[in-house]
Amino acid sequence: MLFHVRMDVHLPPDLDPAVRADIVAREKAYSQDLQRTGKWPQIWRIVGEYSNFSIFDVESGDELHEILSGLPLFSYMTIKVTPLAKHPSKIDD
Ligand SMILES: O=C(O)CC1=CCC(=O)O1
Repeated sequence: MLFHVRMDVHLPPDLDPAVRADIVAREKAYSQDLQRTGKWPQIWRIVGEYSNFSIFDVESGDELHEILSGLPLFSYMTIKVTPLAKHPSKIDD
């Protein structure tokens, strides 16, 4: 199943810089591990925002929830998930 996910990051401005750097580094490693498995095939920065658009390719909403709730930045983000279905006008590759 494919899901479109928007993540908006809201790190507190007064967060200790070392704590911030550690969370961001762990987020990057977590994301890149999932990219290598093919479960997180797309991630794009939204221009001008501390936000991203991502595509996840997972078995279920339950699996996506497990992945998203494991993000080191999870408690600092708002997340909007949109399940995707095949469009009837899409030509076969
Ligand atoms: O910077 C972001 O958009 C948040 C994020 C998600 C995965 C990652 O590496 O950073």
